[in-house]
Amino acid sequence: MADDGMLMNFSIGDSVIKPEAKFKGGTWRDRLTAKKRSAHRVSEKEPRDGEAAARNAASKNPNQIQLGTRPVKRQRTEDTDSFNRPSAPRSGGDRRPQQHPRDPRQFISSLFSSNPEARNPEEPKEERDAEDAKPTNAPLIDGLDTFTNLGLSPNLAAHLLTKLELKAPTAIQTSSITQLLKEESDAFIQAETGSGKTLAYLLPLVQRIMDLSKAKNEHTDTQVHRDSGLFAIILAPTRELCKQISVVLENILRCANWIVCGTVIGGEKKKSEKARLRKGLNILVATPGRLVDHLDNTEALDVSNVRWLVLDEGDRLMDMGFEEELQGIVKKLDARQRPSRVPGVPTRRTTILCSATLKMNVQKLGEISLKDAVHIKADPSDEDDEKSNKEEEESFRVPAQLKQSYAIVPAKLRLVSLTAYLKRTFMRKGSVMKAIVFMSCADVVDFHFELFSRNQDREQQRKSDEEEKDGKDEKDEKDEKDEEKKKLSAHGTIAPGRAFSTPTNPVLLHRLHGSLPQNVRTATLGSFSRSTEACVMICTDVASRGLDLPNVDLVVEYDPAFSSDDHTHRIGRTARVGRDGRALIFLQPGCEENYVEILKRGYRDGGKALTRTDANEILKRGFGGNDNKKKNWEEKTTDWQIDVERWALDNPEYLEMARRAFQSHVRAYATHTSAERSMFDIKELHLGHLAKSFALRDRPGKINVPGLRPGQEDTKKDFKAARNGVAGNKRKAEEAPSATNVTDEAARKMRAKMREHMSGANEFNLA
Ligand SMILES: Nc1ncnc2c1ncn2[C@@H]1O[C@H](COP(=O)(O)OP(=O)(O)OP(=O)(O)O)[C@@H](O)[C@H]1O
Repeated sequence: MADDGMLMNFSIGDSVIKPEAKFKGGTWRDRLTAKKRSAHRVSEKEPRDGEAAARNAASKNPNQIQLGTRPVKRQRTEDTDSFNRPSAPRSGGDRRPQQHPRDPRQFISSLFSSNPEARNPEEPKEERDAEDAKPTNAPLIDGLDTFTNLGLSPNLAAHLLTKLELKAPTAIQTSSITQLLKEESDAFIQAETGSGKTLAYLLPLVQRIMDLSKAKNEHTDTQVHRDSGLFAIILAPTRELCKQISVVLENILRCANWIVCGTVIGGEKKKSEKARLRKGLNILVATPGRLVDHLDNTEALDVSNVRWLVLDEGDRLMDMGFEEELQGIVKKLDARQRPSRVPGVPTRRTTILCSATLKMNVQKLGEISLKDAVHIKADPSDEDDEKSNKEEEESFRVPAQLKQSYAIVPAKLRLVSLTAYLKRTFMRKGSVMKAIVFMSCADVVDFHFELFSRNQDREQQRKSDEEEKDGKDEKDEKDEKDEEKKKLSAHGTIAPGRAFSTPTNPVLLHRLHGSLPQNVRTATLGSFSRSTEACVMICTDVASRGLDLPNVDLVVEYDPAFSSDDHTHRIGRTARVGRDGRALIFLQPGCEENYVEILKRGYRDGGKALTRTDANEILKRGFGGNDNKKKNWEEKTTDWQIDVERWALDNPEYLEMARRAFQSHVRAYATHTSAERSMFDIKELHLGHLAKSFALRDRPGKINVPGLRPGQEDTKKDFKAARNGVAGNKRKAEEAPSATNVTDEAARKMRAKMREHMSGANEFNLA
């Protein structure tokens, strides 16, 4: 895996490739002079840079016919950089990285050479009009159903209309409200992302508890009050989701303020949660871990009256390893249930399981928690569809109006392509307001956040460098920068997205991942939600499920999700409740292309609405343009790439971040679910090319990827091979088995660690 063929893809020193001319005869002085002259002539004729050489070669050989000799490539170092830019600014004394740029271990490879071709040809497209796809998760405004004629009280329906501006139910709400008001059987609610599942279970639940209040007694206006007992528990996998559900619930209960709801989700002192439980609640929103804790240790938590149990985001609850907790909760609720003193309270408990996907783990959760459950779907006709039953169990649906595309992008071009895509996206003000970019793990998010928010204004940098030389204290400058950051975000999670901002359309960058403290995550999400400016959030899967972030127009999966379920949830952050939305996923040529089949499964029509693009297309659009006619898009792209590589080299802090991000990314790559690992085969991953997309010039072997690092002997061989320009092909075959074992072991450990991480004490700290 790791280094295979890498040397073929990197520019290699002249001395390696060009046979040295032999000068015979004369004195040694004559021979030396002749040799020098000859060398001088060659260097004059030759373009100063491998990129330019490659371009020249390409223009002379437009059909790319294989020539007998290898193209002239040179190992480029800082000093031979063809673009002749002034040396990058160095603030604060010698801030060069430990590894000197002239270190032979560093290579500058050409962006546009040796990239693998896409394996699967583009399928011919039928003429279709994606724009006409009717939203499948929108409120049914044209339909006959209103909240009132579904059985909700006029009071509640009026509240929804006037205070919450909800005019009509969505399809899943129509089905579930009807069912859950009428019958007491357990239910499994399955519907697309953004179809309003939260209200689909909250509205009938609140209505049922409101109905208990109809008969007034002599002591109070209403029969139900906070001391009447806990009637419903809603479980969700993360604090963010619990808070979101709780906000929606509080909004509904403003028309029935005698019904009291509360949360126990951790993140505050247990004492305060206990006090809340002691005061009395009628509806409780909780995370499973915290509820188990209170069931075991809080006497005041009386669950004898609980008649509704909701398991929201069922698949995530299982993915996060809550199976045992949920089993325990169900058993305790069964064991502690008693007849209620409140008239009208049902004798049996209704359990409702909610999920956008129906995978094996959700079915298992159903087995644990549901008895004779009714399957509630948005489109009831689906239930009779015998043919698709088997397939559907395995699959998922995406909102029909969501326009999805995939980009086949070779590893080396990933970073530039993402940048170009976002540049293009935010070129015009107002076309896209909010975009979410999903990445594999926290380190990758942090690195890209720094990279995209870095100050690209070289002139400004140069000036500040001069000022520094003039005696400006480095600390002052740092303070200024910090001050600017602080103004935007006290937590360092919000910064200007300079890489894709334009003077007329500044873009605000956010970052979010599970390693950030809870309060920072909440503040960052809040800022992104409220923002009325164009903004991008770079995040891990921590933001993929259930979060209802308003007006997200675009979702980019820069790193494909670790499971197709996650993919569904990620793209479900856009195209919500009938709104338009776009999603783009980056796939590398090779085995990753097979993922397109999974993308297609999300559509009823087999994925006709899917479109395909590639790196060149994206780069032309993002880096093209007419501002400088002398430079074509390839040159501009290369300029940008070299610029970020220099930025990383010049800043040890960022170089370290890039290396860490690279390492973590490779480790994370090995954790794709086993069913999908053939599409994300780490053995096919070209680490040398991948390093380029982290702005690294290091050879991958030197980046110390845990579990992937070659032994000392191998390292030496690599070095020798690199210096002598001998491609490591021979070793490739020998190396493969051991690398595979090491990789598998790394993958196993990583998965174990992630599981532990997810189900451990801090259930929210998803990487
Ligand atoms: N009938 C309705 N009319 C208009 N908006 C609605 C309606 N029902 C729900 N919404 C809004 O739709 C948004 C999405 O709802 P919700 O989060 O419940 O979707 P979901 O199906 O649970 O999505 P996910 O599967 O991603 O969790 C919310 O902002 C909610 O206020």
